[in-house]
Amino acid sequence: MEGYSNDHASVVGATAVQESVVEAIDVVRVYGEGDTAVNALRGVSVEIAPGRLTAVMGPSGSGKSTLMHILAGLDKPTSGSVRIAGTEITTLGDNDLTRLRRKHIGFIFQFFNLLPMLTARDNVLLPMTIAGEKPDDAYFDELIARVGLDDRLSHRPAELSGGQQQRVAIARALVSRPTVIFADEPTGNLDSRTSGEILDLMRGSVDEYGQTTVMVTHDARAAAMADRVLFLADGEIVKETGRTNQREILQIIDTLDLQ
Ligand SMILES: Nc1ncnc2c1ncn2[C@@H]1O[C@H](COP(=O)(O)OP(=O)(O)OP(=O)(O)O)[C@@H](O)[C@H]1O
Repeated sequence: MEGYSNDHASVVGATAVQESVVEAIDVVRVYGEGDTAVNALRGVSVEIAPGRLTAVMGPSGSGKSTLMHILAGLDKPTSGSVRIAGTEITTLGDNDLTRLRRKHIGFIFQFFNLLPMLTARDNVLLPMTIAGEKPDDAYFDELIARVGLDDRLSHRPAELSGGQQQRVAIARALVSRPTVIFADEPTGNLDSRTSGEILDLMRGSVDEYGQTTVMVTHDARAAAMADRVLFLADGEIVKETGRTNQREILQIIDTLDLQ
């Protein structure tokens, strides 16, 4: 991805400083009101640096999906600030937010979320079709080869395995070269071997394209492939580590009682 790092670097004196591509400051999200109010996020601050794979872990109900939806501009915080590629999104109107998401954000979901009536090719191209753009042919071909879909492009999702459907979803997320991809339990619906292949693909897109990726996961094996792991509990980040192994991740989960 040529020029990628330059897009996100500012030069201070002679030193290039990598800016975060997504930044949340003191984000609070309360669902509902009064006695039934749920404090899903209680003041989360986090910066996502470019070109890295960040995993978000935590028990069910700890706020992982809420945080991801807010960082991706799919939901607004009750208070706090969120910037995507330098733009404060909490004050944007719906149209501007949609445009910003289209330009900067890619998504990968647990249940793939492909359109059943479209072929694999058309599903991959959908973000570009919606934006009225065409991908570079060479990049499209390379991407399809990379995700191993060369001989499946004319198939519809129902004719593909779960792993193949997730490959389509990965290519769809990568095709527009978004600033950041958010993946919500990308291996949650796949068997162990297929999960490994999908994780390798995601890791590869970070290493080879510099694709900034944030992944919510319950899977310590997935988190062990990340450059950084954030642990959420009860709406707060309670711990973070750099790249580490599965054993240490499981130990943190055990020690902090994050099952
Ligand atoms: N739309 C909503 N209305 C009310 N409460 C909600 C809503 N969405 C989430 N919550 C609550 O907010 C808290 C955080 O939910 P969230 O879905 O972010 O957790 P999570 O860590 O992603 O959980 P899981 O791993 O089970 O997906 C939970 O207590 C949940 O019940």
